[in-house]
Amino acid sequence: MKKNAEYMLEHAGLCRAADRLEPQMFDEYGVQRGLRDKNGNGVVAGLTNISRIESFKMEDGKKIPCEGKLWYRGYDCIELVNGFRGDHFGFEEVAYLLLFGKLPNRDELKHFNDILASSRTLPTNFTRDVIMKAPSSDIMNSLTRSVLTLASYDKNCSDTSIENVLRQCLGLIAVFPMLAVYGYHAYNHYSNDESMYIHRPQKKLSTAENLLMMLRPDKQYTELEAKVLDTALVLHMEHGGGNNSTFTTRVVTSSGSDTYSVVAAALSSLKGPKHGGANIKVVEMMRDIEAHVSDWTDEDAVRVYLNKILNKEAFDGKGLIYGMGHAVYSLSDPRAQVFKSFVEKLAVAKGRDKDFALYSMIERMAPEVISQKSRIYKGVSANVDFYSGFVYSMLEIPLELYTPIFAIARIVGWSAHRIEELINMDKIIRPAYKSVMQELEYVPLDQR
Ligand SMILES: CC(=O)SCCNC(=O)CCNC(=O)[C@H](O)C(C)(C)COP(=O)(O)OP(=O)(O)OC[C@H]1O[C@@H](n2cnc3c(N)ncnc32)[C@H](O)[C@@H]1OP(=O)(O)O
Ligand SMILES: O=C([O-])CC(=O)C(=O)O
Repeated sequence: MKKNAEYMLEHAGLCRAADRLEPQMFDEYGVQRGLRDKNGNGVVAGLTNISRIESFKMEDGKKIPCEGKLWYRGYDCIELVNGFRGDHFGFEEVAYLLLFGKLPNRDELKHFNDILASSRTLPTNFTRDVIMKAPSSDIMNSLTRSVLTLASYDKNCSDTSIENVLRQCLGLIAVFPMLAVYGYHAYNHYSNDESMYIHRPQKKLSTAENLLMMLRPDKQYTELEAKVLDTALVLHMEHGGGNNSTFTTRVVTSSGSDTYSVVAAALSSLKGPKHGGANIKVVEMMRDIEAHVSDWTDEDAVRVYLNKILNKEAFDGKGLIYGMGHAVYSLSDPRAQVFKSFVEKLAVAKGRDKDFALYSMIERMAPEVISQKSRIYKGVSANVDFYSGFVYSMLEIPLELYTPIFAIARIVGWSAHRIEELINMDKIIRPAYKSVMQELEYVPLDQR
């Protein structure tokens, strides 16, 4: 083992030497790192009718950073959330909107709910044979494995007709909460020595209610908890074609691959800590700050610690303040604003006001600390992942399920983008890499 470790250490050095590209070469060859130009704008890779993000406004011919806005199929996502709040659950209505491009009437919504309810079943023994095998705290990996295994139960797996892809997408949207929650219970049982519960979903319940019901040993939840989770799901459902997991969906779809493989690839992208995996990292980072700063109200002490995080001297050594910053948003992410609007009340009700005060302080302070270290083109603000984990913790949802909850919502956006790609593109996505390689002559093995 030690020999192996030494080998890896030495050969990682070889990788670093062989793969090093001087930073100025990107400028020299006009290559846009991260497919973003010098001002942070993404390279345009496609057209979409599914959603729109606004983070800048034109004023006197100049691009000015503005408060963020997000539309789903023409509707402001804040108006959507306000529209169903108090009346009915929104996840299913917005899923219909994103997939079919229009808001459903009552009959259409009922029919759609019935289709989802009847699709909430897994193949015989799937839970025992797949989900309970080799359980891990990484529920995103467990989900991905389940999705890929479901492919072998689908006789029409590779058919990319829209009718078939729609059937597959609705099936996955319906079973994602079961795959995630059962995956968690299996892990909690085998790794944490806890009891295991496999509660079946109930036909009359919404996605948010089913999720909480299946998660809790006693199946109990309050209306408020289900509504908060439902709002969180709606806010995570869609975010344009360029976010890392949706672009992955587009790229893999463009090669002609099947729905299960595409969704597995999207899940693998989403779990990254710079993307959806940030919601777990935020909570871990906050715990780390709380453990290392004795007085959480001392702004100077918190600032010193944030600087240590940025300098890779604290927390996970990556130099990131999780939950802050965004590739597109400038002054604000509207989803974070919605979360913030109810997080304070929830925190007071749950006796977590001290934690809330620390979150607010970091939200205020982090942009300033980050801008002292990096060149900021457009502003840094709290993103959707900043408060979501805090909200889930107040709903007593375990940390391991935070990113899977993101996936339970985002699979709707992935589905809409897969369908849009299939209908319109029919061209494999294939960007270019400028090669800076030098040609060499082969040297026979015993002459090296
Ligand atoms: C659902 C979502 O995916 S939302 C995003 C969730 N991710 C996080 O919360 C992780 C923390 N945030 C980040 O890593 C980044 O803000 C990202 C990945 C989201 C966006 O990164 P970019 O597109 O590079 O953002 P932007 O161009 O505004 O960044 C400007 C500079 O500030 C730095 N920066 C931005 N946010 C942060 C941050 N939270 N912590 C430290 N540095 C940051 C960037 O690394 C970049 O520095 P560089 O030019 O030396 O590479
Ligand atoms: O758009 C992005 O790059 C990331 C994001 O906020 C999301 O996917 O919700």
